[in-house]
Amino acid sequence: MRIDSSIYKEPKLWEAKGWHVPAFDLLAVRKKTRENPVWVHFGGGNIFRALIGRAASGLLERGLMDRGLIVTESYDATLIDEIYIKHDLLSLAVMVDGSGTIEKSVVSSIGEALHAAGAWPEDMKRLKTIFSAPSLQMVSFTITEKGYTIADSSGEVLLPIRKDIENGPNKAASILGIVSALLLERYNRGRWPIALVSMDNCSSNGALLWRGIHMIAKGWEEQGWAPKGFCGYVDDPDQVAFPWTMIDKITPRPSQKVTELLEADDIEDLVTVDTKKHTFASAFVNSEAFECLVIEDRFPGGRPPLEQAGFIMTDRDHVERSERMKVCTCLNPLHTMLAVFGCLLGKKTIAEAVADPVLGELTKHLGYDEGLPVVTDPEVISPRAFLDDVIENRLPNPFILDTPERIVTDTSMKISVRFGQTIKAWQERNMDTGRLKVIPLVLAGWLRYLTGTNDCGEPVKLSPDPRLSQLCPVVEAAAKAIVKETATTEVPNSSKMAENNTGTQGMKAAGEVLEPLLRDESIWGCDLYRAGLVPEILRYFGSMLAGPGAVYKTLKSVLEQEAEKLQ
Ligand SMILES: NC(=O)c1ccc[n+]([C@@H]2O[C@H](COP(=O)([O-])OP(=O)(O)OC[C@H]3O[C@@H](n4cnc5c(N)ncnc54)[C@H](O)[C@@H]3O)[C@@H](O)[C@H]2O)c1
Ligand SMILES: O=P(O)(O)OC[C@@H](O)[C@@H](O)[C@H](O)[C@H](O)CO
Repeated sequence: MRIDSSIYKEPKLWEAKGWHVPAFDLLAVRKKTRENPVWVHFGGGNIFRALIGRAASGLLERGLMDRGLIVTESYDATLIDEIYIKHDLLSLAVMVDGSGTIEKSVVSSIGEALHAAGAWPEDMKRLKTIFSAPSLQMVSFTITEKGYTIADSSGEVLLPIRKDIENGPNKAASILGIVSALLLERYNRGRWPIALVSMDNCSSNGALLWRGIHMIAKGWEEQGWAPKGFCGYVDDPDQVAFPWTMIDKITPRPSQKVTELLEADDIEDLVTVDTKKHTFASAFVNSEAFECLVIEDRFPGGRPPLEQAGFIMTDRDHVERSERMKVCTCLNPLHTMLAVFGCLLGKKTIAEAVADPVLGELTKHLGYDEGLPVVTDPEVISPRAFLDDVIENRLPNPFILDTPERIVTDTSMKISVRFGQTIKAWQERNMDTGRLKVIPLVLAGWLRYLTGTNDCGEPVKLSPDPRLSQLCPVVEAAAKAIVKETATTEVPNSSKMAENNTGTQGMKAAGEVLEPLLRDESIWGCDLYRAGLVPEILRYFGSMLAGPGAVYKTLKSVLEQEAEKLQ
């Protein structure tokens, strides 16, 4: 059985093997999608098909939508060619819950797949036509945190963005430049309203997307590339809205076990590509069954009936609270902790990491004792019930073969959101940040990870991260200063630390080397010195460098100290 349009010619063959083939007239939907496009998506990675594409297939099947999605890539061309076009725009979605129940369905909502880049002039022309259509209501994005970056740590606007502003819309190359150029086309053709909907794990994701598009629109207007009024269009929420969202569904890279499951169904051509841009993709996606998408209901040009897909449509305040609850406290920080220590301790999956008694307990401390106390109730979701579910069911799900390596990817882009916001919330509420133990432990653990050796002292392959070349030499120099002197595996308790907070010479030298980094708010989301966390971070970092097994020993001793406090 092949993953292509033959599925719709012989759906019974698939249904006999337990596959759900959404029942609608595929060709008619595709024709309508092309004639009167309604929804474009940027970023055709795994979450797009697992959550958005699957939900849209359901809406089409139920007759609640009559047009599908147009997927487009400005970054990773291979996805368009190898994942979408090669498979006639069809994909498979496999979801497994904690009991091992498997749900298999065909994702058939994609009506067109286009390259959004100058090297594909025909596709760009087509995209301009699509953006000129009054019928177009929304453009959504899952392009990772990196996709929204406009400046470096010193606030200097990045070269690709500067070049896009200088060279104008026809030569735009960054995703923000390309979207701005398409929006300019829409403005020139009719100024139709539209919603640009970021669905990435960034705090205030809508504001982040607006910030990038606004900067380029303003630059083009100033340089004469765009008519006066274009920036006003982008800035007018009744014309161009940037709804905020919170998105949740653990969607790992394609797993070997699922490949084998599909092979057992006689499905062919199940290769997983690791593209030049490091996207791991296959014609199938695998994920947990749980999903949640909270969306600010601001769509000036109308929208598909998203609530019918189970999405929560609400106001910005409730989205923001939901997003902070999930991304800053109750899920993603736990993920990053398990990923960092999972890599250091050689855990193959997140489920294996959280099953470790020490990591499991630390996960609970991080969630219940350090995150939950600063959550503002989102009301549309119960934070306590959400966290319970994450800890009891979702992270331990043994069927989700999610790897620490995936989650640790781009940590420098995520850490400010996943930890910085919580540290700031403790400060803003005048809570004693000295009580934070697991957060500084994770930050120190990440530095330890960046030294490039695991807890057995073997080299560890670092996952891609745009700041590795900046960070690794600094961390290495600090580690050298500590290791030169004999590091100790014993983590002194807080009272000992208070007596001796200057530490050893090696620690002092390491502190000096790391100081600019630890003050860099663009990484941590706050100044770790002002937050009072640096002594703790340095102590843990030093302790984790004391030879093989030191990372695990450090984790255990922190846990023991926390347990002692509770007695
Ligand atoms: N996978 C999940 O569990 C999950 C869950 C919730 C939210 N998300 C959000 O979705 C994002 C993507 O996840 P995924 O599973 O699709 O990852 P993926 O690795 O499968 O795909 C990444 C996508 O982002 C695009 N991209 C990467 N860097 C870019 C850049 N600089 N400019 C433009 N596009 C860029 C790629 O082309 C690709 O389409 C995550 O970073 C996260 O913000 C993912
Ligand atoms: O997708 P990222 O790279 O932002 O983060 C990795 C994971 O933590 C993330 O994908 C989670 O699986 C997801 O946020 C769960 O909803």
